[in-house]
Amino acid sequence: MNAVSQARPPDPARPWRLEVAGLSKTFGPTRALSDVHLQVAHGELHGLVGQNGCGKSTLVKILTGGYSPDPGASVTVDGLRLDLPIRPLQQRAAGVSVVHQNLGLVDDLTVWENVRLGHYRAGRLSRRINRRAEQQAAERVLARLGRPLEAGQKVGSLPAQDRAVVAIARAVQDHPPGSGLIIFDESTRALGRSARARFFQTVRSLVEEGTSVLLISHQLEEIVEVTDRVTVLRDGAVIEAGLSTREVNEASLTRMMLGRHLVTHSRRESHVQDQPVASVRDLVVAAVTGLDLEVRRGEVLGMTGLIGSGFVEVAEALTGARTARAGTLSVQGRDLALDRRRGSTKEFVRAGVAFVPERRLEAGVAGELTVSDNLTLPRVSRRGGRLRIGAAWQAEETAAMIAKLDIRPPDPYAPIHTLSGGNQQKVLLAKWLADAPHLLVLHEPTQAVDVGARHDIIEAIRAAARDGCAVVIASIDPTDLAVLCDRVLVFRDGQVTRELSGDPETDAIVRAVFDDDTRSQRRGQVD
Ligand SMILES: Nc1ncnc2c1ncn2[C@@H]1O[C@H](COP(=O)(O)OP(=O)(O)OP(=O)(O)O)[C@@H](O)[C@H]1O
Repeated sequence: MNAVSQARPPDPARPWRLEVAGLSKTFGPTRALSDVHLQVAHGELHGLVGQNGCGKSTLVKILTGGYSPDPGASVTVDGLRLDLPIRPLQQRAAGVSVVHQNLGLVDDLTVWENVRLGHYRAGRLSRRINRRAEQQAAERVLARLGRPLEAGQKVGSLPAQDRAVVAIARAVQDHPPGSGLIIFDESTRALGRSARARFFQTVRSLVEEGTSVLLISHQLEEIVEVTDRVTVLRDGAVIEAGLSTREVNEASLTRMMLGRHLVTHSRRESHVQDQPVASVRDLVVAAVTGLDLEVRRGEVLGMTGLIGSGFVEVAEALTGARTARAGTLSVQGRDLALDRRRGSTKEFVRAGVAFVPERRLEAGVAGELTVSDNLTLPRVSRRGGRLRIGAAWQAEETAAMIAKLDIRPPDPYAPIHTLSGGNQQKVLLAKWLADAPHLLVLHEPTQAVDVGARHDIIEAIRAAARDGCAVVIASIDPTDLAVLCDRVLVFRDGQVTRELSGDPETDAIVRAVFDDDTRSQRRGQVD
């Protein structure tokens, strides 16, 4: 049933900033959106939440002209009805902009080039771009945001909070202060806590001027904390329209999104056994020099720190995904050199090392293949070769994983590119979780997945540890680390500055990452 809001705009003199009515979208047999209504007020931060595959990205693509909706829809901005499908110029004139996942920045370009990308003005006669004028235009918008960054520096070298400012500057540059609508589509997912707090300070000041924001996020905590109202989608339909955020909490939002209560995680049990499964000696990679570490059977070891501190590179080097300058990994007594050339990751797979990278979609998805083929790929050669496609074991394994991670649609033969981003992530995680490796290394395992899937992934990782797998998790998410890890290594400038053991809690992990005093603390101290 659709909960269609009949509300009037809070200020009767001003129409809704964005009003979507009767919006549906069908892809072949899939009805991705069904009679969606959405109203965002002037100067409002409006959250949009829903399970993976509920239609959020499809809605954004319709609002930005990527898809045409089914007939019968209307989209109005500040009382002006837009033609459908929306054309880019019309979208820009209406003041609608979007910041995509991971901020959509190009690391090799400068701050001003990123801000102005797609907005360059060529001279009328010369057809040349006036670089100085472009740089000044970027500087003006950064100054307006109260964050005058050095416009000539490369975006790749910026800390996370400044990258977020560049993305916001790009989105607001066409809006006179107090106007327009910015859609943030999972934009904050790669930001750590403090960068995220700065990001929302900037967003809030824009909203106070009158700009409107539609915030799409799987982080329900941030939806509850920062938004004014929230709309909930389930299976393509609006379940709750424009609820005041004061009336909700994470648990009630979860129930609305999933249509069920989520059982909270049981207390973590440790399954650490005595035998080391993997040990690393003298690892030299990125800023890390001469690192030794050991992961035991059944142990879940977390690695965290600020971006650039080295923990990600260590996780990648452990799996052969990144070439280290030196180092040896020993897995169940088998030695692997970590300073090899790239491209020989097969040897790591044969030794029982599995890696689930952060950029799973770029790194691991075979778009034209089905869900079942993608999911069972690592085991096909071991279990009988490609000719045995469709074998019973594949059907069984796929069905079990679809049920375990609630992959939607639950169709083993759907080409994987037709699944939503979050559901593709689930398939790629399932592919390695089903492989029972000796050493399983995961980078940001719950990124981009909904609250229900996060729960299932955490349970699946715990089950792997219970079965004796040694697990390494590289993450900037202290909550995930606290829920999962027996031990957490905190990196700073290439050094392990803290080792938290026992039952490391979220706050202790946050303090260890951000507390500058840790510089002086020696490795081996337990919080
Ligand atoms: N190009 C397409 N062809 C076929 N089906 C599609 C296509 N794009 C999306 N779908 C289907 O439409 C539904 C909505 O997908 P959408 O990507 O909008 O979900 P989402 O809410 O953004 O999910 P996520 O949180 O995982 O990104 C899903 O069932 C998906 O499989």
